Amino acid sequence: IYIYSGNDISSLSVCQPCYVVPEPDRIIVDTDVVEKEEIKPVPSSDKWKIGDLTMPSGVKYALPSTQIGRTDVNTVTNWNAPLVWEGTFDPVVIDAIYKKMDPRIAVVVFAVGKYTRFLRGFLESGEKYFLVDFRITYYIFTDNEKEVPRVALNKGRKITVVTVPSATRWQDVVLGRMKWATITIDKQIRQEADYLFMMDIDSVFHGRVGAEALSRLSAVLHRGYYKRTNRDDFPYERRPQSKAYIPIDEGDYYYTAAVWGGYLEDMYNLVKYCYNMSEEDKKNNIEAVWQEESHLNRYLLYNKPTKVLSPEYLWSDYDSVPSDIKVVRISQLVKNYAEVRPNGGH
Ligand SMILES: CC(=O)N[C@H]1[C@@H](OP(=O)(O)OP(=O)(O)OC[C@H]2O[C@@H](n3ccc(=O)[nH]c3=O)[C@H](O)[C@@H]2O)O[C@H](CO)[C@H](O)[C@@H]1O
Ligand SMILES: [Mn+2]
Repeated sequence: IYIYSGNDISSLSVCQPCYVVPEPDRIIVDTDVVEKEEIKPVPSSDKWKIGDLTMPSGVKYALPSTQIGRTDVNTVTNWNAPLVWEGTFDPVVIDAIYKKMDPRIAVVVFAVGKYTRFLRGFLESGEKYFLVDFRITYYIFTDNEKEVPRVALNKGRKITVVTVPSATRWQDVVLGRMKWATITIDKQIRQEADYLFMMDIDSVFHGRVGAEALSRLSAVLHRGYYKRTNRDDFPYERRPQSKAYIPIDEGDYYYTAAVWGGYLEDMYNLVKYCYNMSEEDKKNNIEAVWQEESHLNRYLLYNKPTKVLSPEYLWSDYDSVPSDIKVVRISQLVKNYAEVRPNGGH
């Protein structure tokens, strides 16, 4: 155990509604933690129980049908998990069920270098549309906490800033997310959350993202490959030397790494898996073609997600919206890759 002092990992809470920023706490980081395989105790919560689909009496909502539903898209995977589209859930029902459990939700985002410019749009739109009325902590990992904007947050929601080192390669930031998130979940987030989402910061909420996105492990279909892509055209890692390798004749879907979430402990295992696998790759002088997204896709092929979210949950301002996307809930911004990244574009 040592104190990581080269680049302090500090944490501070932005108090609402007074916006007085307290002195950052110093977090002592146990860097051995990611190597250890011991099972951590899961903090018990008497309010929040897995698989508890109860709801209060007296809630008014439309009669559900066994006959009428979406017919233009598939709404179930071949392992019988929901494939979530607009029209496959009643927001009143699903929110009432999960609201009763009142889970604590951690949202992990990185804003390193010039990406701090995306924080305001993400947070302000998140307050309008993201799990409204649920308890959320935004964990903002940044190398420049002065640029974290003071955004008005709704009740039960807060921001925690975690300081991380700057980087000279964007690839190191996207992969570094796995390392710093693993360490910080171990150190702090585990005590504070029941669910965890990992998200790209260059995203804006445009529509409701609610309890229908919650499950043990929820992954989002990448908008670029969800409709008519053959297995051998998925941009999986294809070099057998990499830990992210997927053979040409295997695969279900191609998932984006820009939005994924689930139970805290399941997400912890997955984030740590992506970290460990990328470290293995580094030892072998290889970096997966789409960094952590490649490792994520390999994991999800052999450990199926319990919910698959349609590309409504991550569209892009670069693309027009096809007729099967009835609502764009989150969209990636158009950005000048060469300008915003420390080492230029792709
Ligand atoms: C839509 C989608 O599939 N997105 C994925 C795609 O990224 P994108 O091309 O959308 O990558 P990106 O530039 O948004 O980088 C991913 C995220 O890393 C953070 N960041 C990155 C660079 C930097 O200098 N500072 C910084 O803070 C920031 O939170 C950003 O949103 O490919 C990446 C890996 O190649 C990740 O798998 C992304 O999740
Ligand atoms: Mn992005």
